Amino acid sequence: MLELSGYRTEVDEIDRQLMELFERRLEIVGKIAALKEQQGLTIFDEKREEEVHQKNMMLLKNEKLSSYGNSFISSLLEISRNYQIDSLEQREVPLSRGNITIGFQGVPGAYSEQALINYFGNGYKTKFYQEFEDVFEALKYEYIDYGVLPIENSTTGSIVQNYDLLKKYGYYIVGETSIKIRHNLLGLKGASINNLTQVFSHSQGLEQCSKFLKTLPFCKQIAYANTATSAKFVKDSNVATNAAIGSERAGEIYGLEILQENISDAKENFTRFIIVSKYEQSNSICDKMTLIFSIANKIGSLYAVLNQFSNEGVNLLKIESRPVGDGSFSYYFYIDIEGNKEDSNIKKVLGEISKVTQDFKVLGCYKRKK
Ligand SMILES: O=C(O)C(=O)C[C@]1(C(=O)O)C=C[C@@H](O)C=C1
Repeated sequence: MLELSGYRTEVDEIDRQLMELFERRLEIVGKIAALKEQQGLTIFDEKREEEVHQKNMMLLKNEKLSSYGNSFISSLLEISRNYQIDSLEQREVPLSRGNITIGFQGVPGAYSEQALINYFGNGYKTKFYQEFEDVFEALKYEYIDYGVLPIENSTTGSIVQNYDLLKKYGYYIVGETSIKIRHNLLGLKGASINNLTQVFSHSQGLEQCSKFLKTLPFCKQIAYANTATSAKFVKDSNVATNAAIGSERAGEIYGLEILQENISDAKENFTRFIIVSKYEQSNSICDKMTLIFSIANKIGSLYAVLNQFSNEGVNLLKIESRPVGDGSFSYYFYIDIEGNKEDSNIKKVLGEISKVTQDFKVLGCYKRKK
């Protein structure tokens, strides 16, 4: 039996060969990435990855190693994809593709889907995801070109997770839209409001219709993942005493009738959505910018920044602060301003701010939704 040092020498030699092959593999997949960019193809190719898995698993002689072999190939593919993305990262403009794919969080019929249609129109390929972060992951691997995400509600305020995710992934806001949230009471055909015993919706939906729900004191309120899945559930349950609160579109998609329309407490209830891309994208018609930075926790540091806007006559639209998350009670500031990054006063302000802040970045220059 070999000594420890003997085995290690053998492992070292295997690693040497592996690293040589690893480098060669990355070199080649880098070339594939450039080719794919030229041809307008996405980095991720599910079919090819399945093939790679299958071929390599057949090469494995010891069956007991199959789950390890699978993990090895999965990691290798993930590393290769990340390398491919990094090697293309320098470019300023998005991939020019004829057909774009747009992602949102929720299910068909969700308000996010309505926002997507508002902004892009119909006829695009869309993908829906369970979590907000899944949309960012999909952007990362280029399963989608744009993500549509809620950022602010006129009644309940900012959707802070999406501010945090913008920071975490470092992607760009390339547009915005807003939609009027019109909640409706949706039920099965022939259902009667007076006979309802259960009403399903997202907790926000229930909260935003609390006045109306007080008129149904015997109806149990059940919080669900989102408004559209509530509508789907009511349809699938096929129980006439169940109802959902959701959009007219959710009612249409899941075959429910509007039992009572526009039941929100606040009749003026809007949600603003941002269009997120992995790549910066702006032109001369853009008139709004979002900036992010952190500042030293000392007297006058935020004032020093805000003063720049006032000096140059730049209108501030919104400030949001989010914890840096390192236990220090320091904050990232997200600031929306009016203007285009090519305007001379904006250029001046940005130059000055970058000197007095940390982690300064322009998160996007886009057309404001009025
Ligand atoms: O063959 C390709 O299309 C590649 O881009 C290479 C590769 C790989 O690493 O093998 C990487 C990403 C794709 O999802 C599939 C395969």
